Amino acid sequence: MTPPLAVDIDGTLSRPDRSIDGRVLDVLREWEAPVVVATGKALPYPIALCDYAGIDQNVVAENGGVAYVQDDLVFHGDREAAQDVVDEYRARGHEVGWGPVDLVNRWRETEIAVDRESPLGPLQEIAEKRGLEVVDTGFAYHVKEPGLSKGKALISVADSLGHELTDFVAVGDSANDESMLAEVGTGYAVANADDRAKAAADVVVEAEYADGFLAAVERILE
Ligand SMILES: O=C(O)COP(=O)(O)O
Ligand SMILES: [Mg+2]
Repeated sequence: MTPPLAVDIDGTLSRPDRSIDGRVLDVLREWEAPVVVATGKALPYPIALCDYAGIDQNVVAENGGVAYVQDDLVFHGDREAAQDVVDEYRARGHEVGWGPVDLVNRWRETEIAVDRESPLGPLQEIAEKRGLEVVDTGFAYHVKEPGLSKGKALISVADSLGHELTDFVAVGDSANDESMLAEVGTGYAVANADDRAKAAADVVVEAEYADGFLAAVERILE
């Protein structure tokens, strides 16, 4: 039987230039079990992805800070503490990046993402002082509460879908996928994954990015 699937977006469903590889959309649409899109992105991004892919909107967003499943929207934290970190970072003369409108953070409710062009050291120092952490996804530095993770948020999403976390397979590429890769039944890391994701995964496939996702799917369905 096809297992339920939790899947990361950036680095996993994308090509190296961050565009979604169109081949993955039909794979998700034809998946014969629940699919949960689990991402560091703010909620509108995975919601739109599910909508355009034609799949149920089962979503973990903001690295576990927000979850949406079956018309139930749950916040596992708030943005205030991350905002304080970023305000201090700015006061010290550093930039969050993303330009004046900042669509990356505009709809973020439980954490804040900082452009990787900005210095990591002071961001980490301020976050730690205030009891938060910084996770590097390879696409952004995320300032978040240490207790929040994709894996933890997936527990209640899985429950709403009538499953245990261990029923799931998951595919991901970076440190923000560590928790879900470790805690699902079988975790798959794509070849471009960072060391933390690879160490947490049960299987590291040879192919990269969306090719890696499709290779994992072949393994899962064989
Ligand atoms: O937004 C990011 O930094 C990473 O997003 P992802 O979790 O979908 O890879
Ligand atoms: Mg990713």
